[in-house]
Amino acid sequence: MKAVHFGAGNIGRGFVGLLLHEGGYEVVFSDVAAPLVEALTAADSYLVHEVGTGGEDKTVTGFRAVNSAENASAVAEEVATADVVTTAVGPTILKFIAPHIVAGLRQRPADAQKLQIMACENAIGATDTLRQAMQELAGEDWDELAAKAVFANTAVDRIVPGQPADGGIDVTVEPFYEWAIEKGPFGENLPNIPGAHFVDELGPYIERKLFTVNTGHATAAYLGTAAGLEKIADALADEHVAAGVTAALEETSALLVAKHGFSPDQMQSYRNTILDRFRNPALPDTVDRVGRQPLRKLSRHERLIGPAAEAAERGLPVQGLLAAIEAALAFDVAADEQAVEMKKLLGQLNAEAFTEKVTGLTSAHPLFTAVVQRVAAAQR
Ligand SMILES: NC(=O)c1ccc[n+]([C@@H]2O[C@H](COP(=O)([O-])OP(=O)(O)OC[C@H]3O[C@@H](n4cnc5c(N)ncnc54)[C@H](O)[C@@H]3O)[C@@H](O)[C@H]2O)c1
Ligand SMILES: O=P(O)(O)OC[C@@H](O)[C@@H](O)[C@H](O)[C@H](O)CO
Repeated sequence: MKAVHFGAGNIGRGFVGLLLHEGGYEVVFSDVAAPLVEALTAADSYLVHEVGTGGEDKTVTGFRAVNSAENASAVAEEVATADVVTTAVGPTILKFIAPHIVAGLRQRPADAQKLQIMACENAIGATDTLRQAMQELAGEDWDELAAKAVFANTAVDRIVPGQPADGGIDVTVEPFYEWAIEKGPFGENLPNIPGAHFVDELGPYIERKLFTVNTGHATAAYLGTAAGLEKIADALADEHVAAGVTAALEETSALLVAKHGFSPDQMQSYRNTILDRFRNPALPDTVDRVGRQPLRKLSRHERLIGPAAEAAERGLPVQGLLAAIEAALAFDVAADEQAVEMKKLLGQLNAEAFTEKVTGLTSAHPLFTAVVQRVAAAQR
């Protein structure tokens, strides 16, 4: 069994690659970072080092690596003969992965087992986004290509911090993980990933994950940055930041209870586990990584505006989420291209225009005015 995995970064090596390896797949990593591809090619194994309570070291073997920027034809050949394709590149990069999978499907015999495609990104419907990009690219032969593949959305959860520049290909991760995959598209032929669980309906899982783990994480990062803190664990130790995270998460939990029928007790226990994960002192995670790409994080269906908009539509409280949004608007990190772009837009656009452009909210939406006020405050 062979899996082609696009994106050999933190979560690619520290989670998806590991679980595919444990499921018995040979993993072919595909990445555009030449030194990373070379290091993976030169190695027989790497270590996933789980830090914190219950953590173990796991060894990954049986992998290869291909540079998709330099050798697109080799990537297409690997895809043509793979059982599974996964991605962990970031939601905005999926459009650059689409050509490789389309080229691979074109070479794949029509009677081969269907290629099982799963995007493992922090976004709702990431596999649908990838599929859409593939369809737009394929044009007329799309139906023929689509018949050779199955597409399943997934929700992945494991905190994998940025790794030290001189750290090689080993990865430090937290012990916790969860990988939920929608079951329906596969029929009887589920991928062999013992560490994943297959669910009938992914919607509640991905929203609970994105609107709790990632909303809480982003809130900690933005309030932590405002407090001058660098590490996520230190941000959680700050009384004001911790209170802000609790406030935002109580609001998203109320929404998830109302929308998906989780019980308040279930959500309380889910939140407690997550806060313990954020506090893991052995995990060297930073506010800069967790707050990265603030324009993506402030977009319409993402972890801040997404739940706040739905809560406002239902008349539920949103003050904690608005405080997180206000802190996100002040995320001023020179090395982060989107933070630089956000600062530029805050200087160029009036508060209404900025809100429409960045958050996708329109003036008729019940959250619009409150967000405009936060934007105006950030512009002062
Ligand atoms: N790190 C985490 O804790 C975590 C957890 C769950 C989900 N995720 C999600 O996983 C995705 C990746 O996050 P990450 O933290 O591993 O980031 P990362 O930057 O460590 O890894 C991304 C990798 O993708 C590669 N890449 C970029 N463009 C590419 C292309 N065109 N083709 C192939 N490879 C390409 C980069 O070189 C890099 O190695 C994101 O969507 C993120 O939200 C991350
Ligand atoms: O990867 P992003 O930028 O969408 O979000 C940053 C972190 O919140 C995220 O990577 C978490 O560590 C991860 O989602 C935990 O499962």
